[in-house]
Amino acid sequence: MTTTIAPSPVLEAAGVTMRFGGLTAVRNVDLTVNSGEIVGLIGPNGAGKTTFFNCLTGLYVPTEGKVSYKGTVLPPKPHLVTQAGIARTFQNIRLFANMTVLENVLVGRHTRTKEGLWSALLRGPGFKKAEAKSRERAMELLEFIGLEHKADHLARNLPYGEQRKLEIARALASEPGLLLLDEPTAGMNPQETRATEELVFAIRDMGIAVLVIEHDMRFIFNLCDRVTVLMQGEKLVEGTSDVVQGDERVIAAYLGTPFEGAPGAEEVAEVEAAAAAADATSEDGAAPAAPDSGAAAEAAPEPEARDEAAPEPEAAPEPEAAPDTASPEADAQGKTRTEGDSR
Ligand SMILES: Nc1ncnc2c1ncn2[C@@H]1O[C@H](COP(=O)(O)OP(=O)(O)OP(=O)(O)O)[C@@H](O)[C@H]1O
Repeated sequence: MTTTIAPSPVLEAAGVTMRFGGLTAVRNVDLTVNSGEIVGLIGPNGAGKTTFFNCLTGLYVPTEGKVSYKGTVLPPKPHLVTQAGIARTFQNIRLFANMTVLENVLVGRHTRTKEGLWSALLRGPGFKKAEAKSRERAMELLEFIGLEHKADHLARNLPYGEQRKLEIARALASEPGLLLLDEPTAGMNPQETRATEELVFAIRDMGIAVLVIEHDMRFIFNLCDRVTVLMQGEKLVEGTSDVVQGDERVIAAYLGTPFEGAPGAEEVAEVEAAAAAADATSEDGAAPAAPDSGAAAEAAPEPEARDEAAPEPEAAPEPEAAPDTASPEADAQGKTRTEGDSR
């Protein structure tokens, strides 16, 4: 069920600048997310996306600019930002590995429980009632992400894709009006990525606006109502997926080739042609010709190690399901995959 409320700004970032010494990581960035919207934030490695997220969530105090949530300027303090209604997930999974799945979600509820220390220590009726309500809501969220049957499992024993989902459930437990997702599909196989896409649509349909950073262009352009592109800390372009995909500056500076051209297809075709040639040669009894090593390396990167709890990929990714193999961001997927350990 899509929300019927007329769109209004949920998040307004105005003139956000973040300097680290002499380096300006984010420069004068404006960004608005309206209710009912899914907005994408893309850009090459080091463009300033995560720094910008950190400014929105109070982890960093922006050097300049202000961030408002539903018309109120936010103090740059993470717990106050969460309390106001913004929740986030991180690029690297940050679950409590030795806590159960349910406990991880319950942790996310603490900003919404009013019971104080004494009430908790004495375990009075008020505390027990609040605790029961929290557990009920946490179980609802686990059901929503399809992990209710694993409520008692330790988080560290979940497969990688489920750990990422659990992070989202924990963020939702704070009952946000805006969810910030930092590379939610990093390290996922194509099936997990598609499931995440459905999950984000379902979250939007619950009335929660979403701002998402992702390197997977197919995911972003399928999902987002609007996309903002950062380059070297500055906003390069903003618009609908169609507008951004077709923007010459984005194509030149970031995508390299038009998205419709299925980035990576050329390299895949080259490898397939080389393999066919090698087959034909070996059928003739000659030694197989070595495929062009550059193209082969690009089209079929060595899979990097996943986190221990991660399952083996069910199937090799289909070439068309991995659109950014030819993009400069392919490395980022591999990089975050190895960073998937629960901490
Ligand atoms: N705490 C920090 N101190 C100093 N420099 C930083 C800090 N955090 C980020 N930077 C620098 O700011 C720039 C932007 O980094 P940021 O991580 O925000 O980029 P990004 O777009 O999120 O990149 P990626 O896609 O690789 O995650 C980079 O040059 C980075 O080295």
